[in-house]
Amino acid sequence: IKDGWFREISDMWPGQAMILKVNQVLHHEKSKYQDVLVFESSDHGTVLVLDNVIQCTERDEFSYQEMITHLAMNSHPDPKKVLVIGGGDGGVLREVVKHESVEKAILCDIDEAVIRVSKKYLPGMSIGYQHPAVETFIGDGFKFLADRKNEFDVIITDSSDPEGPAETLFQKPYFELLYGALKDGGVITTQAENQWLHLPLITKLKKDCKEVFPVVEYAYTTIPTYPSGQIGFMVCCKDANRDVKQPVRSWSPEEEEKLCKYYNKEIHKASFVLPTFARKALR
Ligand SMILES: NCCCCCc1nc2ccccc2[nH]1
Repeated sequence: IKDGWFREISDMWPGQAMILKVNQVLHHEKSKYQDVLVFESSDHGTVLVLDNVIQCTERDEFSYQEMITHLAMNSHPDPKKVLVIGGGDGGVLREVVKHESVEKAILCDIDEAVIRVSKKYLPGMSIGYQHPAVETFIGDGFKFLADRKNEFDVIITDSSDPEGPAETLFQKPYFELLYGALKDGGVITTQAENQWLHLPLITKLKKDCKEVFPVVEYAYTTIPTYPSGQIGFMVCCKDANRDVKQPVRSWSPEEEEKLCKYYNKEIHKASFVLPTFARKALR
């Protein structure tokens, strides 16, 4: 932070950087895995930064948390047991428990520091931990999945970026573990980066997923404080006949507006509609 501004400079988005005005640094530590920074911004609420990369801001986190969660949950007919890998802020858990079908929601994040600081500084997201159906594990999601077979209806991988602790969560062996941990008809979503910045990575990601899952589709959402203002998701299903682009379940319009600020059944479908340059690359 220099002259009261935070600059998100990274070789993952060369030559560009989001810059946010800082009112006050609330916390800064070196955890076992990464540099953890929390600051109060002038106009985006509290901001969580890991290794100098913005993970979430209070102003727009709902876009990412709702889409990565409900694209999966509403692509499953009756999700009872859900697993979240990463997502230490608790925001995805907050979204998962909005579905009455959920009997158990487990979260596994590698870094206890992210959970600890989220509980202290991000109450709007860490509220997800308070639900009775929620259970938390600290550890490597890769290892957590290795001995879980045929157990989950939905698995959401809310990871940071490929450079850092989440590196293994972007490779084929991980998708094979996900496949094995899912029950029949299971659905996954993963954080799948940005079509303007990472199209080669997304192309490789979709190719690897298609070697494991019969149904693989890329969707994206708009989110002002992520690089280039968007982030995508890979949405996969074990059931070859499931069209994840059409919600299999949906709330009434009234319930949608009560429960979500971004996700709705129309945007579920629209999020899979890609510009030609991305559609061609991801064919
Ligand atoms: N450069 C885009 C980063 C996307 C990060 C998504 C995300 N948001 C998070 C919040 C807390 C912990 C892990 C997280 N992963």
